[in-house]
Amino acid sequence: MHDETGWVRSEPPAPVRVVHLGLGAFARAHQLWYTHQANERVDPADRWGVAAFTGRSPVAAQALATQDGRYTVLVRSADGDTPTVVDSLVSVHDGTDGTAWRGHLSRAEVGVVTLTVTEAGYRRLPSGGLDRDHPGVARDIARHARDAETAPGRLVDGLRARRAAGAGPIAVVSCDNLPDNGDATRRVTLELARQVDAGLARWIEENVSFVSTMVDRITPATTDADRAAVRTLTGRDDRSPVVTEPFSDWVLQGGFPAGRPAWELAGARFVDDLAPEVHRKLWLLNAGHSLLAYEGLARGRSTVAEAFADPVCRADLERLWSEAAEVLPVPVDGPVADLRTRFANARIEHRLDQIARDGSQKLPVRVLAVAQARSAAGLPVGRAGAAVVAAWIQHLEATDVSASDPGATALAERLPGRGSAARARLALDLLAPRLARSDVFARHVAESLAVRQPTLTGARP
Ligand SMILES: NC(=O)c1ccc[n+]([C@@H]2O[C@H](COP(=O)([O-])OP(=O)(O)OC[C@H]3O[C@@H](n4cnc5c(N)ncnc54)[C@H](O)[C@@H]3O)[C@@H](O)[C@H]2O)c1
Ligand SMILES: O=P(O)(O)OC[C@@H](O)[C@@H](O)[C@H](O)[C@H](O)CO
Repeated sequence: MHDETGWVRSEPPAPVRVVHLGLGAFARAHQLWYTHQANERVDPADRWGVAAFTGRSPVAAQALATQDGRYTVLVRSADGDTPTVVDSLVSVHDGTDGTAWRGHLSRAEVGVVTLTVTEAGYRRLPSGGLDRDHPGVARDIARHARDAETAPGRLVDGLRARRAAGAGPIAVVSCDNLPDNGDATRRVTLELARQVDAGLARWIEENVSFVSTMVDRITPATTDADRAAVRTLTGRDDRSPVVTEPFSDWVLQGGFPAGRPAWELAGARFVDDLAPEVHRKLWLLNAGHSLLAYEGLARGRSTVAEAFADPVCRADLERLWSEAAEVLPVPVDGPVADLRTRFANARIEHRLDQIARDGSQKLPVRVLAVAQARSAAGLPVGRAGAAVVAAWIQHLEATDVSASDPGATALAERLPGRGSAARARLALDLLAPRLARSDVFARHVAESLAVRQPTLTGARP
């Protein structure tokens, strides 16, 4: 067939057996890419196709629909770009299309639901201080879940349809940067289901496996320059390409009662105890990103690579990694060496303002959890982590975060005019009430803030 667009498939798409919610850049660079790679390595009859639903806006689905769900993953190393057209996405839907959502989940051949809905996607937007102590995520999710538009609300809706259709067991796989993400999803889904129908809750307990994951692949938001690069390299106008790094990792814990793609053929690992992997990734990579975001933006940097090349940010980052390493039960030398290479890749333009979003949701699990682990191990809580909290407070004072971090808006309004100690306490009350009661950690945050005070919106001296 003549293909004017460059997007016509050379063979029929795989049958839909995975449903995905949250059609962002990361899903396209990670889960859909793994499924594509796995499909390439199995008999055609064993391929798994994906039906994906957008989280909030239909735009991503509209763009991908014009390309029959196909798009380019551009793997960008320090040396060059390698394009791959991903075929695993076979249908795309507006997330508000409940009929399509329930329809897919009612099919017995659909065996897996994957989620990438951001940290905030699981949580209620707080009007006051909530307990964000790790692992308190599930409690917040539960408050949020009454709204049918939330991820847990959609899950309950889809699972109710599946139960009614007699379509059998299924696995739900959370792929967001939260510790115990499967367990958190299970608890909140069950809590909401119990409010709806006790029989449904029992059915979920018996039939749904909530898989926890560690997901890793640095994937910035796609830019016009990325689209132009794909056009130059492939000759195709791709409305939905994604640029990502060569490094990729996916570790999963949990059962798949209705089967799964052969993700291990693409490098995914299946383990019995995920916690050390998750902590290593959140406490080194993601905590490092948050540090570079708040410190780097204050120092006039725009991207991870720029902040990483800044000697002040870099020294603080190395201190942060040392604090985390002391409480990680897994080797860190190799992963930290990898991170130095990954963060230095200036061809990946990962914007600090993207990473800085929703710090109120991210810092508890990336930074405060380390201080808590250090305290539990009888170690000093650590000044490097406290400095990240101080840099975040400074960010709230220098930026309008009402859209980028709704969970911090109330805090941001209370900060002006207060001294360092009071601002540190207010921030810790929101982020980690247990640590707020640690005089030492609060004092470290206040001392770091005091050093920053003369340059509220600018660079530190
Ligand atoms: N980008 C990365 O490097 C990376 C790496 C590892 C993990 N992740 C995880 O993936 C998530 C998404 O990252 P991304 O780069 O795809 O971001 P993105 O902005 O491209 O996409 C976010 C997706 O989440 C959906 N979403 C947002 N809020 C939601 C809500 N309240 N309910 C339902 N859906 C909602 C959006 O509609 C969109 O589909 C991150 O928050 C993180 O947890 C990202
Ligand atoms: O995607 P977020 O918003 O959870 O966090 C921003 C980055 O820290 C994150 O996306 C990393 O790039 C990613 O976790 C790497 O695997």
